[in-house]
Amino acid sequence: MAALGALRSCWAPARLLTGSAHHSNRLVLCQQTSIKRHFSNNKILVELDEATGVAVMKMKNPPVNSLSLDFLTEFSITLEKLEMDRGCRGLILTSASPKIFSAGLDIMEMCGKSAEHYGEFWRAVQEMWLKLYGSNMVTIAAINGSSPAGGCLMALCCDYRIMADNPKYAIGLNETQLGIVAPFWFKDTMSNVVGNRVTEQALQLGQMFPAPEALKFGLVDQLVPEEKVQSTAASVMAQWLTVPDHARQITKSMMRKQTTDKLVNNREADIKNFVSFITRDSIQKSLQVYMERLRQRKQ
Ligand SMILES: CCCCCCCC/C=C\C/C=C/C(=O)SCCNC(=O)CCNC(=O)[C@H](O)C(C)(C)COP(=O)(O)OP(=O)(O)OC[C@H]1O[C@@H](n2cnc3c(N)ncnc32)[C@H](O)[C@@H]1OP(=O)(O)O
Repeated sequence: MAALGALRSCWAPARLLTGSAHHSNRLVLCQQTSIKRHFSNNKILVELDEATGVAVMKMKNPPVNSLSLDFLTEFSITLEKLEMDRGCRGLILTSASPKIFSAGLDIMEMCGKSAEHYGEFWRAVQEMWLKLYGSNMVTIAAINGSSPAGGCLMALCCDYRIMADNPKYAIGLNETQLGIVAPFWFKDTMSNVVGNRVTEQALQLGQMFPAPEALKFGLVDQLVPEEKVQSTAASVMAQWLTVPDHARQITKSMMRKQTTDKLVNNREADIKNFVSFITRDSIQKSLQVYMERLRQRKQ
């Protein structure tokens, strides 16, 4: 992946040069009709604006955008497609249904299934993280709702986070509240954003930060009124895209490579570790109790 990234980086200046001439032609056209390509499937809606090179990816997996095996597979395929598309330089990740950005990993995928299934599921979680955290595109999370655990991880993978200014929405890695443990690469991703001390405390407590607290601790970069989340993401993206791709990409890779390499070099061991952890009776029991609590809360 790193080698492919470097190759893309080397090509980026040429791509930028031809891209800008190309884009300015398009821009003229765009004043009459905006050129938007759609790559949607039943879980993910993507709209790529060819004039700006920005794709908006909306997660659509009702009721709570949980990250099931099917969803993660679609997500990684879509991201790969955009990554390979020379017309796409930026990605805005958001939810198709406000109030929930993503409820994190689908707990049902981790309950009462076979060891083989857990292995396949965990590989898909790893793949999503490697692709999103390692993306060469500018990535912005437009967090238009709550975002626990795996949902928070997705947001933390992005280069910039804009959250709806609503204290009812919360974000955080709450794994310990479920009786499970955030893996080292979840921990590293958070620590790279907010630092070791905040991460250590937040992870032990399984803390969910309401939006204003999330801003205070640097878990998100900006809070804006709910109706402005998308437009703010678009204008922040436009600023980031003024930086030449190759320089920004090499810098991003330099900052993140050590973290991604740790998983790349230990993928199989990490899967084995997950399977042996999640198949423990005590862990299965904790997850069942947590799901039951969720259902009761609803009643
Ligand atoms: C020694 C080291 C070993 C290392 C081993 C590593 C192990 C690590 C393993 C895993 C890491 C885990 C990461 C995760 O992401 S776990 C998921 C954590 N997510 C949560 O805790 C979120 C729980 N959900 C909520 O808090 C709320 O549902 C909400 C705020 C997202 C939405 O609230 P609301 O709008 O009120 O909706 P409901 O609560 O009514 O939910 C609707 C419906 O959806 C179900 N549901 C919610 N979340 C999930 C989920 N994550 N997975 C599956 N299903 C979910 C909920 O139960 C309701 O279902 P219904 O009753 O059938 O309608």
